[in-house]
Amino acid sequence: MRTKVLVTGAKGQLGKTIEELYSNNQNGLDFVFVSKAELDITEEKELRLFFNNNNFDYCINCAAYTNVEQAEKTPEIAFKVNAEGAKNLAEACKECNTVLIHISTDYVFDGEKAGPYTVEDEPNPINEYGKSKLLGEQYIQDTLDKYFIIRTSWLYSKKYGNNFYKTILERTKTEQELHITNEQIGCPTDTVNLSQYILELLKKKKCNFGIHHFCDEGAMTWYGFAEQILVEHQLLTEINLVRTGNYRTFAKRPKNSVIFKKRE
Ligand SMILES: NC(=O)C1=CN([C@@H]2O[C@H](COP(=O)(O)OP(=O)(O)OC[C@H]3O[C@@H](n4cnc5c(N)ncnc54)[C@H](OP(=O)(O)O)[C@@H]3O)[C@@H](O)[C@H]2O)C=CC1
Ligand SMILES: Cc1cn([C@H]2C[C@H](O)[C@@H](COP(=O)(O)OP(=O)(O)O[C@H]3O[C@@H](C)C(=O)[C@@H](O)[C@H]3O)O2)c(=O)[nH]c1=O
Repeated sequence: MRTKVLVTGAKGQLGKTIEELYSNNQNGLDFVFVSKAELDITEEKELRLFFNNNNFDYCINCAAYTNVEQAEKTPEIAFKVNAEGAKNLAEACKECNTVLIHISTDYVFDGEKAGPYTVEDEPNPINEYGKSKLLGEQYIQDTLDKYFIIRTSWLYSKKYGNNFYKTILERTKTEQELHITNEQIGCPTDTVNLSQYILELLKKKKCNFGIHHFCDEGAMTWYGFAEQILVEHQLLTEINLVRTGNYRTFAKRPKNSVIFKKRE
C-alpha cells in the first residue's frame, strides 16, 4: 500500500525543496503539498476537517513563523503559529493516527554550553521565536506518542525563500562592504540535505520516535559562513568582508548554536 504524506507550509524554503525533490511520487510515497492559503495550521476546525477527509500516514510540518527579529515585536503571532499551530496539528494527527514530523530549531537553546547540544540537553530559549518553537515541541510531546521532532540549524536554500545565504548574495549586488558578526557559531544546513534526511525516515518507516538533531557538517560563525558564500561565488576579492562583534539586532541569539547530530 502507498504511503500518503502531507506537507504543510509548502511554500516555504524547506517545503519547496521537498516538493522539488519528491513530488513525483517515488518510493511508494504520495505527497500532498499545502500552502498557508490552502491550509492554515492556526485554523483548528478546518485543519481537523482536512485531516478527517484524508488519510495521511505522515504529516511533515514545514509551516512556521520564522522571522526572528519581528517575533520580538509581535510575539503573539509567533506563538500562534509555532506553538498553537503545532498543538492543532498534533491533535489532528492523534485523531487520525498520522505520524507527525515536526521541524524545530537550535534557537531552543541558550547557547551557553561549551560543546555541541545533544537531545538530552535542557532547552532554555533566549528569544521569542525560540520560546514559541519550544512550546510547540512541548505540546507535541504532551499530545502524541508517534512523532519526530527534528531540530535543525541555520537552514538555507540556494533557490527558495529568505535566508542568510540569499541575503548575503543579494547585498553584494549593491554593497561593497559587508559587516558580519563573529559572535555566534552554528552549522549551516542546506534544505536539500534536511529533505533527504526526512525522506530516509519515511522510506525506512523508522519508529525511533522523539527528538532528533540534524545539521550539516562544519561549525562556523556567520562571518565564516558569509566568507564561504563569497568564495563559492568568486566574490571574495570584490567585497570587503568586515568581521564585527556588535552587529545590532532586536533578538538575542545563542552564542553557541551547534547541535550534535547523532549517527544512526
Ligand atoms: N529558517 C531557518 O534558518 C530555520 C528553520 N527551522 C524550522 O524549519 C521549518 C521550516 O522553515 P523554513 O522553510 O526556513 O521557513 P519559511 O519561513 O521559509 O517557511 C515557512 C512557511 O510556513 C508558512 N506559514 C506561516 N504561518 C502559517 C500558518 N499559520 N499555516 C500554514 N503555513 C504557515 C509560511 O507562509 P507565509 O510566508 O505566507 O507566512 C511559509 O510558507 C520551520 O519549522 C522552522 O522553524 C529550524 C532551524 C533553522
Ligand atoms: C544580514 C546580516 C546579519 N548579521 C547577523 C545577525 C544575526 O546575528 C546573524 C544571522 O542573521 P539572520 O537574521 O539572517 O539569521 P536568523 O534569522 O537569526 O537565523 C535563524 O533563523 C531561525 C528561523 C532559526 O531557526 C535559526 O536556526 C537561524 O537560522 O547574522 C550580520 O552580522 N550582518 C548582516 O549583514
